Amino acid sequence: MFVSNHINVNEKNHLSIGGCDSLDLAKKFGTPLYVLDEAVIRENCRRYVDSVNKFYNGNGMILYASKALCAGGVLKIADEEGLGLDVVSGGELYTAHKAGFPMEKVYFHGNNKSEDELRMALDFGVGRFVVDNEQELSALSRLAKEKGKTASVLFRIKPGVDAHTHDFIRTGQIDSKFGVALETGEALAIVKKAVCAENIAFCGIHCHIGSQIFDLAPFCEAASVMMGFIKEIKTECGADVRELNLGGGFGISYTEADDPLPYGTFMEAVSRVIHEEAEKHGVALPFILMEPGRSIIGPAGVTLYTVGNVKEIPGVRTYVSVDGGMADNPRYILYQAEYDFLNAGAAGSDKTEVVTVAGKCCESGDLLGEHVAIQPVRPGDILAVMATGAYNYSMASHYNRLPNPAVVLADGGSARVIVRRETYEDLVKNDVL
Ligand SMILES: Cc1ncc(COP(=O)(O)O)c(C=O)c1O
Ligand SMILES: N[C@@H](CCCC[NH3+])C(=O)O
Repeated sequence: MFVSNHINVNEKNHLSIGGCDSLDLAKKFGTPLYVLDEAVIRENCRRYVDSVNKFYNGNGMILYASKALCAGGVLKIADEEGLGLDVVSGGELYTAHKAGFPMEKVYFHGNNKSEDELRMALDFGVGRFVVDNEQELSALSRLAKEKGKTASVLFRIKPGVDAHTHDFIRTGQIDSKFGVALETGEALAIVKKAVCAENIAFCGIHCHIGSQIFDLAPFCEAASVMMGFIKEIKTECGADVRELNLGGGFGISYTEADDPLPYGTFMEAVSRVIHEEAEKHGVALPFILMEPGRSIIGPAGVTLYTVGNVKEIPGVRTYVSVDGGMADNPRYILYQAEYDFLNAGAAGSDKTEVVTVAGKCCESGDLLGEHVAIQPVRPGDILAVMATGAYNYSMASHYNRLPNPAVVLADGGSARVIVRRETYEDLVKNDVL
């Protein structure tokens, strides 16, 4: 299993993150506050890198899916740990550029890259374009020619595998906006076109079946389908597929009810499929890429809030309102995502109350959790939401003009800001009066 934020409680019975007392962090940096445990991020990166060494003899690379949390300070850690990077927009690409991320290790994804984004990526010299469709392939070929460059490409394939996860985050099935389908012949057609396209170097294929997946079977099935397609490409186009990117999607534990696969089992099973299928089809083992986001950064994050009003509605429920909500964590309103809640100042005590944690936005659905267990909480207490490292900061909005919280990195008992808290001035700076 991935290293998670085992709930560390210090001698004061306070939640401790990266050796820092969470109440001290809240006091020093204010709330809402995203706190990341640096050691957990590094440990998760290392587990992935080690298993590429173990199961693929080092013939592969792990890309950090920056959509999970894209900030220069986190990208630097990914780079230091030897990972490459998955970016999906000009903004993520620009962040990587500004953080000094090695561009040859950047994979540029996206189902609707604009020509400006493609030009920027060509200028920066990104390692690979993960091309989504024929229109993009033609545009990329033309733009690369204009710049006298060659674009190295992978194609995003819909392997036709149905992953059991929330509908909004399932991507492997034919009815998906991402990629080209295998069963219609669309995937083979685009590879054929790429092999003779100008200023294009065909390198490989990519798939990503969805996110927060707990079953092993769809990952194995996708790996098998992709290896079969590698054989088909060899037969039909005479082209060798040197790279196979299997995407991300490995599920993590948000609450006790989540039961992720043992990590080693997952890596070993997928690698077994790859090796067996390579032998069966008589094709060379491709360079393997995986692009986890949530399973690297998710468990490393905790969000701290200050409790404001507590509203008890007799016979109905108790609303505990905090100073953030859907603007810093839209995952409950989007996916009814569940989390583990703590009173950070009584973290080791029993959870004797059941409450609904509400945000401060003008929206009834602005909740962080309904009917959740927690220690008794009073106004002024610090409430912690666990495992919020992924898809919280990166999906934050300014609804009701709430400034985005700061992000701090905690390690060895000290903490530093890697994203400053927004100010009201930041919120109005682009207004034109
Ligand atoms: C193409 C692609 N790669 C990687 C990821 C990362 O997925 P996860 O954070 O679930 O590991 C995603 C998100 O679902 C994705 O769309
Ligand atoms: N944003 C989603 C996952 C989407 C992953 C990116 N394709 C989540 O919070 O779970």
